[in-house]
Amino acid sequence: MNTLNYRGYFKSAKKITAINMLTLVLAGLAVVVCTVAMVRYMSASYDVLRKMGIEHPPAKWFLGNFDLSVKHGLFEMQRVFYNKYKDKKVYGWYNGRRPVMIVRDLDLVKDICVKNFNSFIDRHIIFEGEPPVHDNLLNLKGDHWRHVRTTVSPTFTSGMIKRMASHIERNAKILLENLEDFKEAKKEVELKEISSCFTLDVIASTGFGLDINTLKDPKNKFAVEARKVLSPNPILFILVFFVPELMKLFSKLGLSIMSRKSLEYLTRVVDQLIEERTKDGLKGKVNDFLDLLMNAETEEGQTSGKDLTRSEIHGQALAFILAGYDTVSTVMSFTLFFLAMNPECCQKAQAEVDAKCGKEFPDYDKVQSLAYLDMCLNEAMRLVPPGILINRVCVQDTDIQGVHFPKDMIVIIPVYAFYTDPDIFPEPETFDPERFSPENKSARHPYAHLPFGQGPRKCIGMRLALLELKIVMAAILQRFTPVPCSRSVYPIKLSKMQPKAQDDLWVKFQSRKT
Ligand code: HEM
Repeated sequence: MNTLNYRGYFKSAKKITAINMLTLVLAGLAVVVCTVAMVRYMSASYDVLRKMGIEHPPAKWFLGNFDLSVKHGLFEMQRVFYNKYKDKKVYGWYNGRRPVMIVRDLDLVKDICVKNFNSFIDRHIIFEGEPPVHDNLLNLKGDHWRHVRTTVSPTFTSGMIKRMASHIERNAKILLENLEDFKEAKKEVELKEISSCFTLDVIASTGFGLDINTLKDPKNKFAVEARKVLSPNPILFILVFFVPELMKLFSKLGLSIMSRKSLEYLTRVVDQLIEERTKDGLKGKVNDFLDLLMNAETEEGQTSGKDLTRSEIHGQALAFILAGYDTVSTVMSFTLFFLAMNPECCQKAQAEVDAKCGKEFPDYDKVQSLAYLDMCLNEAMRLVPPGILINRVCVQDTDIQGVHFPKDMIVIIPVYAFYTDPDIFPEPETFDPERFSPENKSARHPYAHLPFGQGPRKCIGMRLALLELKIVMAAILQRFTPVPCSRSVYPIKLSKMQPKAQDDLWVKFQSRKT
């Protein structure tokens, strides 16, 4: 019995070993095939630019030129290669395995943004996401983008923005109270922090009619969830950057680059507000962004071509947060910091505010004539642009000024390189608002400074952003003088990957004697 068992055991053991061997061989083969396929896939496009005769830094397998972004940082990298390919209209780059054309000729930039817009209608988005992320204006493509942009544009006319001004003024007054407290306590203040809180308060009220005071109550739910949405998962983000095709797999696995819970919370807020306002007969009476979106919502059961679906409304509400938060707070904090470090410019800005507003609060009408403050904002956006670059995707083969742009090519406009080119802006490191005086502006190429982009796809929130910035800056400068403090570091060292100061932006606020 035992002998038989042993025999049977050895027989089946041999069988198992044979099966294991076969499995091992097959697995090995699969690994080899996958590796070869992966290597071929990842290197497939590395000769595209060379074949087109476009010069570019040598690309590494899988990384493309990513290592150079890490080495130089996103700001410096633009300058290095813009200078290296000085005599070219266009040079190249590899985002992972995806080829990119970088345009360094300003006339070409103009044609891409305006004259040939139809060929460059789309923006390249690393993370497209599902609705509502997918449905926001920043991400939308082609005719879908046209439809939503046309429907949402009336929200941003001067008349509509004027109606939102009272929300901004109210929040600026709350900020002044907070600054008064800081001044009393002789506190050193980090400008990005207070600017972020103010901007979030303005988004909550101009966007959704919500009054939050983030400086006093940093843990309020809206602020916490909005900030989470703005901090994508870095690992998933990098994976999708290199292999965009992974996005579909992540969606199937329920993985999201943006916090799903926070997105759900924000869409729930929008739904609840719409429901409450409809029930209370407040539709069209609150003068905020959501109010205007509600007016454009397709009636239930109807499918008008002009209006917005609920998912598109969620998408635009999200765009309002995504596009309006860090941009405005960056400009506000850096402008205040540059003024603190350049007292003669600060005095000039204050003198203008005094002359135009006197002791009255700087409201919508008064800030329209603050020309020097406008110049200061432009100069701060030149030195630290919230949009480091502008990008488009070429949607059909196009030839402009002897340059061929193939379909699907990513096209980058390296705005930071223009802003720091001494041939365009002499002594580019210096903070000098006079560069934006009407005479100096008209002596320059009109596409040399594009803080809000250009053409039909330029920033839809530009007027709202400038109004917000002018009201809050004028209100601060009317009452306080920002001055350097023990923690101020100037000249600023920019963070490598984003428009942030490595040492933060510390100042003190002094009360003005007048
Ligand atoms: C100082 C603040 C701001 C700056 C510097 C800024 C800058 C920009 C830039 C450079 C673009 C890309 C333009 C292009 O591709 O040509 C853009 C697009 C956009 N911005 Fe702003 N922005 C600011 C504030 C805002 C605000 C407050 C909103 C709120 C509504 C907003 C909403 C948008 C949207 C929705 C787009 C996409 C437009 C489209 O693709 O049709 N931005 N912005």
